Amino acid sequence: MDMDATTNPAAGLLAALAAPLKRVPPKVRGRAAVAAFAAFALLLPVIDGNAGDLDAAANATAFAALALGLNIVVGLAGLLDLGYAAFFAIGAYTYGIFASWQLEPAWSSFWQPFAWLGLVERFHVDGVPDVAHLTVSFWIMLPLSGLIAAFFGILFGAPTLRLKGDYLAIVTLGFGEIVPVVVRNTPSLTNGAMGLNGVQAPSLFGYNFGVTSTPYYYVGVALVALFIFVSLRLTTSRIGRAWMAIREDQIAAAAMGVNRVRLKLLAFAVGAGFAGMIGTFYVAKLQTATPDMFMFPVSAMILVMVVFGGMGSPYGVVAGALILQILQSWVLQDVSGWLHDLGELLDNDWLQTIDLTQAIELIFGIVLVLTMLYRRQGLIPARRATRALSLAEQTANVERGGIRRQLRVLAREAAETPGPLLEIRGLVKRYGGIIAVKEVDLKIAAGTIVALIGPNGSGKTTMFNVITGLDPATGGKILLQGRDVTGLPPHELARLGIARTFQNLRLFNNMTVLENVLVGMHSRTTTGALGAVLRPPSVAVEEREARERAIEVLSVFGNRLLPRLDQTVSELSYANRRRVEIARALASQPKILLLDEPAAGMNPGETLELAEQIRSLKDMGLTVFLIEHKLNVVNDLADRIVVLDHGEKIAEGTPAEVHADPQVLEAYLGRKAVAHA
Ligand SMILES: Nc1ncnc2c1ncn2[C@@H]1O[C@H](COP(=O)(O)OP(=O)(O)OP(=O)(O)O)[C@@H](O)[C@H]1O
Repeated sequence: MDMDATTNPAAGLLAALAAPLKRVPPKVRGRAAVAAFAAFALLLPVIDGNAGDLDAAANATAFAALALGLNIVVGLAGLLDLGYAAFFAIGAYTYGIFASWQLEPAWSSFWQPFAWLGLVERFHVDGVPDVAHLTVSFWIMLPLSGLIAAFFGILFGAPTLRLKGDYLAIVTLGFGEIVPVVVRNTPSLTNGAMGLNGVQAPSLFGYNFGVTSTPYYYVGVALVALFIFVSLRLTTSRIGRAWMAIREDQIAAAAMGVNRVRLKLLAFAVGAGFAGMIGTFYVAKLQTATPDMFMFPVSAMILVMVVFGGMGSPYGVVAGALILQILQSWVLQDVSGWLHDLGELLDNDWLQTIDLTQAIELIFGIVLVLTMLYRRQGLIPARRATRALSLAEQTANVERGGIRRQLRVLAREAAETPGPLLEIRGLVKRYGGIIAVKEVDLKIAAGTIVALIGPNGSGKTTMFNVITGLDPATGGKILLQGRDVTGLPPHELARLGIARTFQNLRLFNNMTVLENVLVGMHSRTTTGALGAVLRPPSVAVEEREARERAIEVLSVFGNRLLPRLDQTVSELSYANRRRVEIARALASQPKILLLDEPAAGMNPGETLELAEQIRSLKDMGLTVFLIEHKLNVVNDLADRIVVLDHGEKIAEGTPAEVHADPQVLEAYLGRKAVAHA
């Protein structure tokens, strides 16, 4: 850079101009950029009075708003939806049908109350019976179409809940194709392929929008601003974090208390709701709608806008949509014009026939390929690299007691309940012909550490999966404080107080340490989508308290994680990732914590430190069920050890008893080795 600046005067000037900017904190820079852009957007009709330009700008706002909606589904919740235009169509036809001459039922007294409300007009033509002409206001239909599209979002989303990746994409693609086909084939409602005619223009305080672009442009800008606001509020809330957790790892999200069904449907509903509103806006602007306007290329185009702009980044997708719209509406037209001029000059017929606007899909494809090759995170990535830590931060050591107190209270309650905290009776798990767990009985008393050991493939992880609801049991019962919890879904078990970590680390890698731990609190917090957007004081308090508790949980690991709150988990060392997983599980305030090989991949020093930390959890009264291959850790920590071999419990007792058991030695070392010993 410096070399450039010294050898190239232009680069030097640029660097000099940019230097003061660099001193401004990124947050302030971001806000200034947004304010400048908002001012530009508001003044555009004054700056550029050209009707064609304003019309294109109004269309661009529609696509930016659509991209914001799809961003909720694809960018935040990670649900690849290739049929998004279906909801755009539903919104468009909802308004179109209620505000055009499409439906003209015979007039009867049934319509009179609607006429008083101004939703219907009695229309009289000499010689024929009177008809009812629907004239529902745009301003009523705007939110209503959002709600209707959201309903369809849930309806179409429901069959896809068990699908992900390619399968989800194929099913959504199918829905995207079905909607225009249904529209085309129900002419009584939609006028079929001919399209709706005479959709009424909105009016506000007596001013009819008619066909001038400016009022539509401002409505579009307002909708984009509203959707950005809603997106930002959701992203930084309990709901947005749960969506991102589903995107990152569905299974871990469920084990942390996230109800996958409900949250996926919510994402489909919110995304569809945005599209429904924009459908209404778009059809009001065009005053017509045909099924061709909502075919697959539209869904693909919106998806390209989201990917190009930056999945999960509201400002990014708006930028992506606007740039691609500018490309489509202006740049390609201008370049085609220049090529025609050049063709005339050179007397070249071929150049004169080039129309780049016809090749828009090809150009969008090229944009997508280039984005994937050179800027996968998109123009404005959802998360930028985090700053380096200061020395003070690295050595910070916050000591707080909140979560520890809470865990102690839970532990005391658990200890006071008579009987074992967790009881397993005759547990069986079969995978086809393989019996991974065979008639295992087990009791874990509150406040103890019980270790589950056994050779590889003996069924330890399977037992954890069954206890935490990730895999259904084939037979047997699981009781938590005497209550039968067999067959409950993972999020419900997390709420009841069973938390776990995973053998192969299942963190939400593209989320920060703090966000990971906050997802752990999902079942202990209550904010819903509306609360997240409106953010009343109760939600702000819950969010603040959750953050404070997260910091308290992280303080269990001294200063290992506290200075790294805002680092994405993928940037952490392996040992720190293991710690985050334990912290995330602790954040759910469990009664029993299931740790699946927590010391795997840690060096001896780190293992020792972790063993100390697990012991401190026990000192707080927490019950721990532990799978671990490092036998020194097990001997050191466990009150009791349970040994599995080929899915069967072959021994149980104190560490000394278990180590003296010949069956255990045989399972670990083999029959011959035991005989020689
Ligand atoms: N989803 C599955 N489908 C089919 N078989 C499975 C499945 N999960 C586990 N198994 C089988 O169940 C048996 C027990 O596996 P499990 O992973 O529980 O063992 P483990 O004791 O945890 O082993 P390790 O110490 O290697 O983690 C193995 O034979 C394994 O192949």
